Amino acid sequence: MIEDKRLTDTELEAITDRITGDWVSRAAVDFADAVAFHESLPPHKRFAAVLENAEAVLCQPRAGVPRLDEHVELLQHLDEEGGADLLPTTIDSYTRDNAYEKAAEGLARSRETDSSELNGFPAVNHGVEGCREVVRRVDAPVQVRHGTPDARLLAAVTLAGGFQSFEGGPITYNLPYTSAYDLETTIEYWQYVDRLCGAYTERGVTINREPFGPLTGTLVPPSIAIAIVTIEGLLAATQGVRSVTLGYGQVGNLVQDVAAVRAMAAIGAEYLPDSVTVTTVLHQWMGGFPRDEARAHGVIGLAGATAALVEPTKVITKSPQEAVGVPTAESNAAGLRTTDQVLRMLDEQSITLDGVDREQALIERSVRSLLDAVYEAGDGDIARGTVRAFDAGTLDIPFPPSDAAAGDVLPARDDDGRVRLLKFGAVALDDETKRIHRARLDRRADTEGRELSFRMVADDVSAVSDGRLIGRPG
Ligand SMILES: CC[C@H]1O[C@@H](n2cnc3c(N)ncnc32)[C@H](O)[C@@H]1O
Repeated sequence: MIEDKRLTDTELEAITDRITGDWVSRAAVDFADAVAFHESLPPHKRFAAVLENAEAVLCQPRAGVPRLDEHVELLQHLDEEGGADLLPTTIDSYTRDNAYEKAAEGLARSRETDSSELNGFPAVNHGVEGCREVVRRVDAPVQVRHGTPDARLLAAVTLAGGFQSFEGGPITYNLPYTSAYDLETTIEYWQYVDRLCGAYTERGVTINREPFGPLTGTLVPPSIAIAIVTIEGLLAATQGVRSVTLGYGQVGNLVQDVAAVRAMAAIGAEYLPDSVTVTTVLHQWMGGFPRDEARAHGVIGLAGATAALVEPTKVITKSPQEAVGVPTAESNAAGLRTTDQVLRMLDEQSITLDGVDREQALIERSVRSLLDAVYEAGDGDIARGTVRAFDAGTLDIPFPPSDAAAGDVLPARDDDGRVRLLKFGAVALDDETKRIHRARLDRRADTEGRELSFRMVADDVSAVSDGRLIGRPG
């Protein structure tokens, strides 16, 4: 049975030996060589340092194209025209599924046809040297953004390649992305990823880890997202990670979003060891976007305003082409500038919202209740507890593609658009909390003159694409 225990150096080496050989040589990911490359980077390219010394909300887009030169040009455009403070390298879907042969074919086709035949950067195929070339040629810190359940080889290559931040985790890159792995397997895989990050950290190269809080991006209740990213932060800390960015996906109600990021920061500070520097990231709306670009900018603007009010360490921006697919460089840069405009216009204003404290207290109480159930299920071991809590449904997420979660919880927006639970399944929330959710949903049912039902959920799922927040009838 899995346990929350730090891998030994021998285990770390043995796994690195096992996962290298076919696509990446063992020598290519040699530690001493990699640490030397990281140490050659100037301070303004050190991800954790830039993140943790930030004096204003940092903006970071997602971006990745298959060919190396085009990827560098894209990142330079986002830096120069978009004002990105931190840069991504979004990895393609084949690589996320460890389908390196298919990624190689897509990269070859892209080169032959001078086009992008992959939906991201195939870092394993570009190899350590290719990643180092990207890091050398751009002028800001770079993070690996992806959705890879088995991210062991991707981590070995990109970390040796000079990237200094790695997104995801055993729950957040399993449940929303795949039904191929059980949680015990991905926890084991990510113990290697985190131990590798910890091993660089012990050698003076701090690697930042960022659990993927948005999960399915579909009406995820803040307390569930925050409990899950906190668990991933704890698992990472055990393996020696000392820089953790807890992530949360904007739901669109200002009071709940501000309360959620504040709650996430408070819970992170309380549960993660003092040796870990905890930062926060707000993801701009992760659900369906309007196709109309003006409306899409409206969504991005509201997300920018939310970031201005709650001041997370960083905000992950969207583009006005979100509804149509991978954005052009220009569109991606426009999303950054829309965000920056709102951040700067609100920066000098001090605004207080009614009800944030009460919502934050409710979220924190709910997170503690969920985490208590996980610790209890694992007899104090958070890894064991996570597997057992999801098996029992005391921890659960809505609409999971993976059968590692029961999916017995059903969210819906209440009368001012906050995400509540219509169905609780077996989640470890107390009766008072459930009563509050129910009462607020009942008020919406009264307003709309209809019963609480799945219809509301379906209406809410498409509401933002249709130009509003709450899926009102008719
Ligand atoms: C988690 C899903 C998010 O990742 C974004 N995304 C996925 N691949 C890319 C990509 N290659 N470039 C920019 N954004 C991307 C997508 O638009 C969505 O907002």
